Amino acid sequence: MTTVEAPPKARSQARINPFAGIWRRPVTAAALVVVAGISVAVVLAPLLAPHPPLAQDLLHTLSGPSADHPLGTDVLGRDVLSRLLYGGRPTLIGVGLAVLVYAVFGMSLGILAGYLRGWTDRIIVAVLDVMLSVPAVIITLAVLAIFYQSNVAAMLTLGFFASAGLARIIRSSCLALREELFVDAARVSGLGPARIMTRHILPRLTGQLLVPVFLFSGNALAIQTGLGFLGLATPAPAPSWGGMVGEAAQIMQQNPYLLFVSGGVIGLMSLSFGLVGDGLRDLEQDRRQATGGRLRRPGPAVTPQDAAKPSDTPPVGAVLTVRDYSIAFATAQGPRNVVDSIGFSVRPGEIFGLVGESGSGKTVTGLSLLGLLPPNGAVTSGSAWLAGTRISGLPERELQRIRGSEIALVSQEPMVALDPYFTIGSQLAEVIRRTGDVTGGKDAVRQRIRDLLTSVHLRDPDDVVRRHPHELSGGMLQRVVIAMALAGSPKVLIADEPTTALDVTVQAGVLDLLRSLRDERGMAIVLITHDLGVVADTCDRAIVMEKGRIVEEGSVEDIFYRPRHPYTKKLIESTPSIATTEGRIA
Ligand SMILES: Nc1ncnc2c1ncn2[C@@H]1O[C@H](COP(=O)(O)OP(=O)(O)OP(=O)(O)O)[C@@H](O)[C@H]1O
Repeated sequence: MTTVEAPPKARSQARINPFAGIWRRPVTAAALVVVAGISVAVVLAPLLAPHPPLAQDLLHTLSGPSADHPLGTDVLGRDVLSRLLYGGRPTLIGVGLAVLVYAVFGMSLGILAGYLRGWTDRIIVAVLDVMLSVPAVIITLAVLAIFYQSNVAAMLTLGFFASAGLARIIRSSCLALREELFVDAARVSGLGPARIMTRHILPRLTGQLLVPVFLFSGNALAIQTGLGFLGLATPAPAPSWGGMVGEAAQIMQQNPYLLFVSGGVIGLMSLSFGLVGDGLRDLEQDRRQATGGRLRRPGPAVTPQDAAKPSDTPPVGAVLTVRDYSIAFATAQGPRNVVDSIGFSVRPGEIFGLVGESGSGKTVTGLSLLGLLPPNGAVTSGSAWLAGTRISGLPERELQRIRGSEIALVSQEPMVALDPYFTIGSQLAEVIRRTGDVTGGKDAVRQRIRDLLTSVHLRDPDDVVRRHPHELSGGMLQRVVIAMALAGSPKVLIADEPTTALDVTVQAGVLDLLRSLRDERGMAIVLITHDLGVVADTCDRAIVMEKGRIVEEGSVEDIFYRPRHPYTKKLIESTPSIATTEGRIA
């Protein structure tokens, strides 16, 4: 038995720190220090303020800075520094509330629209359009007319209406993110939309939240202090930054200094919020440029035609049957047929090859069987059957139920199919809970994980479960992905180029593993590959595809020894490795 050992444990780099590298940008770093410093000082006001904020000293009004009053006194002899420290509290609490509502609504609406799409998206986008069409400040003033001088009501309203802008940003990012392979993998493993959105989409988008949050904080601060200035929030004599500007403005001719101090703090804080937001955005852009930014964008969708015919009856004997099956994509040049009326049957316990050159339609055929075509693709005719159930044209909810538990997928890029944020153990546990037949608590799940990792010949499963994906080698990752696919004991495993990304010795081990799993479990495997050597070595029967059509079908012996189609002959001639596998075919 081939077993694979884990490489030495590496430091986890799974989570990207959005502040990483900020010290290389002195202005951003200084602005962050200002925001943090002023916020901490405001929180610690009872400890830092030299005087009570309302204490008057009428013998020392409008005095300049002194040892007793570091920033001087106001028109009633109140200590300016103490009032600034205490006055920051309602101001920053108001900003904090607005930001909280802004982030929660913006994130939720954006993810729901971007991930669920369809009607949910259309309704949310329409609501966002309405929210964006009315100025948030006007609505806030209207709310203050009802809840007079309520800082809380004003800032909650502001946060809610401003969240429409954030929701739009998050929606666009989510539309791209939902096309990533790890999301496909989560869907394949049978996870429902709620789980995928909270566990896989949300953590990735929180990094994008910081920039708009800082930029919005600057705006919220300006609006909050504006309301304070007008006397609409935080009733006097309680100090607030806006209120202090209002008081200072009344004696501006006589004593401009007070306006300079209160306005200066607001200006400094507001400027710092903006600088931090801009700096973090630049850092994010630098990181994207360094990694080449990897986002797939969907195109416009073609309308699927559910072409069920009355004569299309459940097949007998085969575990997977595809009949008269066509797939098309909407492209800028119009609809493009990429799979054209293909048909094949796979028996239980059989390894069935889908062979052809790049672009011949193998992958899209495999993905379509799991309902995972890109948004601009659709099955335009024919049917697919899993045992006695017609799976083409099934609604998403039904597909979710069968993915992972009836039919599973192993893709060629295991690293992308796994979520880098979570350990192997937690990802396996999630799949097991969703698709596995494990009854019992954590111990039963832990045991099932151990069994699955052992069944894919991974040595030391207890170590593997603690690792993040980037800490494992390609061969180990592919075994982990296979273990995940096995969690629901599927009847059919679709393995799309499972060895392409691996080096030759590791490839042989993974193919051995697939054969032994088929023997042990009696599971059917559809092996998608461009490599005839792999087919010769692993498959029982195969079809050869060229430009979306089947040109040859038969047992592996027939295909290699008695090829009929010139394309098959050309493929065999261009695969030198076949010479070395002929012995096995015979
Ligand atoms: N989203 C898409 N929009 C338009 N055309 C697409 C899309 N996805 C795939 N295609 C096209 O469908 C055809 C079949 O692609 P498919 O990925 O199935 O090929 P393949 O035989 O698996 O080859 P490879 O091994 O290179 O992936 C290709 O011509 C490809 O360009």
